[in-house]
Parts: sequence; C-alpha cells; structure tokens
Amino acid sequence: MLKLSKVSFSYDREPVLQNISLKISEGQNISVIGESGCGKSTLLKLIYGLLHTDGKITWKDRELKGPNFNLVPGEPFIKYLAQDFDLMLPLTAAENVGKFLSNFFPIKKKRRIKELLEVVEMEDVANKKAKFLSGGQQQRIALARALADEPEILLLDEPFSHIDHFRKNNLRRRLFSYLKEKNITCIIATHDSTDAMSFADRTLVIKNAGIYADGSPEQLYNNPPNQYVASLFGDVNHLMHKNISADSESRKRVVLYPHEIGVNRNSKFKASVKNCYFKGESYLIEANLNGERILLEHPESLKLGTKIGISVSEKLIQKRFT
Ligand SMILES: Nc1ncnc2c1ncn2[C@@H]1O[C@H](COP(=O)(O)OP(=O)(O)OP(=O)(O)O)[C@@H](O)[C@H]1O
Repeated sequence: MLKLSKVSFSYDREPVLQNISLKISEGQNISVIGESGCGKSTLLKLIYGLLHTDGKITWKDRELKGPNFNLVPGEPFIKYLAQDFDLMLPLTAAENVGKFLSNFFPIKKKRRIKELLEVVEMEDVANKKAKFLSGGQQQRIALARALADEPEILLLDEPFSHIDHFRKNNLRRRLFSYLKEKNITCIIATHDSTDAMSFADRTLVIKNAGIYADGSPEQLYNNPPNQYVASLFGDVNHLMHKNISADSESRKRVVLYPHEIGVNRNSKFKASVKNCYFKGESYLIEANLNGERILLEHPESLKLGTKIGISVSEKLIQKRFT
C-alpha cells in the first residue's frame, strides 16, 4: 500500500497541494486529472522524492524520506517518467533502455531490452541513436527505460503526449496489460480522458490544492459531482432546468454530456443550430437554446439555422442537478 498522510507542498507562499491523504493499493492503476497547473506533476514529484513535504509518505509501511534525507533524490523501486523524457541522445534506443540494467548478465540484459522494446513497439529502431528519433519515439524509449529495472511503482507524467493516436491506443493497451501482469502500481498524470477512463482502476481529481473527487472512472463519469469534473472527460453542457424540462421554472443547472441530449421534433424546447462539426461516427452540433449554448450529438449533419427540438430523459435530469 502507498499511503500519503497530510502531504502539503508550496513552491512559494501559495500551497500547490495541501493536506493530501490517500491510500493506493498495490497493482492499482490510478489516473490523476485536473486543469493545467493544479499540481498533478507536483504530486508525482513528492511521491518519487524529488520534493520535500512535512507530511508522511509510506510504501509497504516504510517511510519514503524525500530529498532532505536522500543524497540522491528518488527511490530505487520507483520510476518516474517526467514530461521531458531525459534520454542520453548520443546513445542508441537499446542502450538507453538498458542504461540502468546490470552488465553482469549480458544475455539476460539483451533479452530484457528486447522484451521492453516490444512492449513499446520500437524493435525496428533499437540501434538508432536517440538524437535521430522523433519526439514520440523518444517518449516510447523513455517509457521502456522506466520499466527496465522493474519498478514497484511507476509514476508517469503525460506519457503519451507526443505519440500519435493510432500508436497511442495500441501502446496503452500493451503497457497497461503489462503493468497488471507484473502487479506494478502506476500513477499517471494526464489530460487525456481515455487514460483516465479506459485504463484506470481509480481516478483522482485535483483542484484547489486538494483531492476534489476520488472514485472509479465509471462513478465519476456517470455521476459527476459538478460541471468541472464532467468537463475533464470531454465536452459537457450545464443547462438551466427550465430550458430542458416541461413545467419547470427552476434556474438550477443540470450537467449533461452531448450524447445524452436527443433530438425530437415534437419537443417544445427548440434550439437553433449554430455550428456542425464532423466527428466520424456522428456530428457535434452546437446550438442556441433560449440564449444558452448547447452541444449535442447527431447522426447526420444539420444546416446552420435549422430549428431542432431538444429532449432529455427526466430520470437523467434528476441525477444531474448541481
Ligand atoms: N519549479 C517551480 N517553481 C515555482 N512554481 C512551480 C514550479 N513548478 C511548478 N510550479 C507551479 O506549481 C503549480 C502546479 O504545477 P504542476 O506542474 O504540478 O501542475 P500540473 O497540474 O502538473 O500542470 P500541467 O497539467 O500543465 O502539467 C503551477 O501553478 C506551477 O506554475
């Protein structure tokens, strides 16, 4: 178990994180989300031991003492992949992956490097110097290097930010099944809702220097406590009740995702189409509903100015008041 008790930190006067207490079980995959600058990277740096906190951090009941006690900051059983992936540019991809592996067992080392290059799908550039690799390729090599000396805890800061969409999905599937297989505890700071939803056992939302929400991705997505949390998963509406519900004069607001808003020509709630964006499987329609901006999904393209009737399930509305 990784345990944080009353962990606080400030770079200057304002606290970036304040009184964070949480427990993370071994082998769990945790995603940490929140708007830019909320303190996600700082949290990872505190756990790794790059920054000092007056609070307490323990792993398997052993206290991680931080930089004021360790001559070389960082713990050997934790690997931290920062946003700048810090490769040795004159070395090859394979040499970078094997950088922290012992030379005592060269055949074992070679096998391990090959295995990791396969996990990140980089076998074909094994002998290419890191300086000749693209940003996304360098990021994948840095990921393989972080896994090389099999860590107990892996801290990833935006680990797929430079990787194209096609590779990203494959890589994520491979990486997260590898981590589960090896029971590696992983904490990933991310802006990507797929990381937070598809691969995490648990999602932490950071806001106002604290843990603002904590739950399974399903819980947080289906029952977002407010518009802020919902917006971390993608586009979201925050509509006045009276604009979407018959017999309501209430100005209370309701959080709804675009795909939860239906179009029904018999509805008395009419919106006027302002924009229409192709999304592949559907179109995202931006419309004006009684002065409010509304986003909804529609199977077909709609002409600007078209009047559409809006319908939302009353049961859903009752769940989503904020
Ligand atoms: N070395 C530093 N010195 C001073 N302030 C810093 C330093 N590093 C970060 N900060 C500030 O601390 C706050 C939290 O930064 P942090 O990098 O942890 O946020 P983040 O949530 O990871 O952001 P992003 O999503 O943009 O990577 C920000 O306001 C940032 O400006």
